[in-house]
Amino acid sequence: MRKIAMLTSGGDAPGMNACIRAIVLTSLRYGLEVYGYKHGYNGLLEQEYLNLRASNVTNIIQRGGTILRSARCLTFMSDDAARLAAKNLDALGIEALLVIGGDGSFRGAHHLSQHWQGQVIGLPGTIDNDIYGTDATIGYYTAIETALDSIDKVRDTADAFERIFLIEVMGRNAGFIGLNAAIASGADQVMVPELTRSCEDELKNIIDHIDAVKRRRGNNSYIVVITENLWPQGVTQLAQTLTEETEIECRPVILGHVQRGGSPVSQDRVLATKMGAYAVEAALEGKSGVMVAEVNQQLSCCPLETSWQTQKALDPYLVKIQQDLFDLLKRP
Ligand SMILES: Nc1ncnc2c1ncn2[C@@H]1O[C@H](COP(=O)(O)OP(=O)(O)OP(=O)(O)O)[C@@H](O)[C@H]1O
Ligand SMILES: O=P(O)(O)OC[C@H]1O[C@](O)(CO)[C@@H](O)[C@@H]1O
Repeated sequence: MRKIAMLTSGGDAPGMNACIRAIVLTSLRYGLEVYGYKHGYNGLLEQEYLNLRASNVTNIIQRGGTILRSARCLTFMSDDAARLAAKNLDALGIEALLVIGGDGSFRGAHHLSQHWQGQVIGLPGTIDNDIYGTDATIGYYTAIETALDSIDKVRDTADAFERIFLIEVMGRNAGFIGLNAAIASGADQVMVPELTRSCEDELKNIIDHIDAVKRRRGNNSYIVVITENLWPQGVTQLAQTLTEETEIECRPVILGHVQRGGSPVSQDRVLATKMGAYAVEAALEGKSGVMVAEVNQQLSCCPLETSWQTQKALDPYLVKIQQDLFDLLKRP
């Protein structure tokens, strides 16, 4: 192998730059030429790439975002687009493409592999952590820290006014950030898709819980962490309903894209560095159609399809203790 390339796709995640750096430095160590396509799959279609050298990745390990930029490229879904990408990759002489992104980006890599003879390898990079087969994804730990920092701050004003706060975190349709940020912040309630069967039941549960907690400790702040896309009418409407039902002022806070930014925490930098180096070595061994994963601190490769065919479960013990803690809060 002489030439290897990479791209970052889907939502950016803190640690993507650390991963790019590891891929570049490992590739150079093995004597490979290394390229970075820009703007996700758009770069493959438009031949927008950089020949990366060590100087391109100096001083980026601590930076959020991605120096290659990211994008959602809807046109890449078509066979024509994948054929064009294959033609462009061949024209540049690329033998392996490393895709850093979420499960959607891996579907894109799989789609490309139906039309391209080169090797494709995925590296899980998304704050949502919704990728089956790996304990954590690059960016996830930083997103929890960022959410936690905000929730702690909201708690101060919530305490001062004895208000209910509904804090919406990201996760698309997965509750990893929600549950972990709720546990770490000592939130009073958490609403995540995996544990919510019916919104009506959930609303009743929260109101009962707020009443029980109020009887036990009097007026106090009450923090609910909720995953985005969960409440059909949105958190602003839910906050209004809670204000009416409990007669306690409830305010919504949507943390939003702030969770995607910031300097990666050490766990994300280390994970990204390990995965980046491992992906290059996997490519040199001829692997293709796989995702790099880390389970119990052991790196390995699993089929790309694994990442989207099975739903990743929340840690059941974390779910249990969160529920036990809620029940304890209600007791006299
Ligand atoms: N079925 C598919 N076929 C071809 N390309 C796809 C497919 N699904 C997704 N992609 C490509 O991958 C890109 C990123 O996918 P998506 O928007 O789902 O984000 P993601 O990689 O899952 O990351 P995140 O969930 O963190 O935002 C899409 O914009 C598209 O370019
Ligand atoms: O930047 P966009 O396209 O609004 O994406 C938001 C989505 O991306 C994610 O942050 C993942 O990166 C999801 O949690 C969220 O739903």
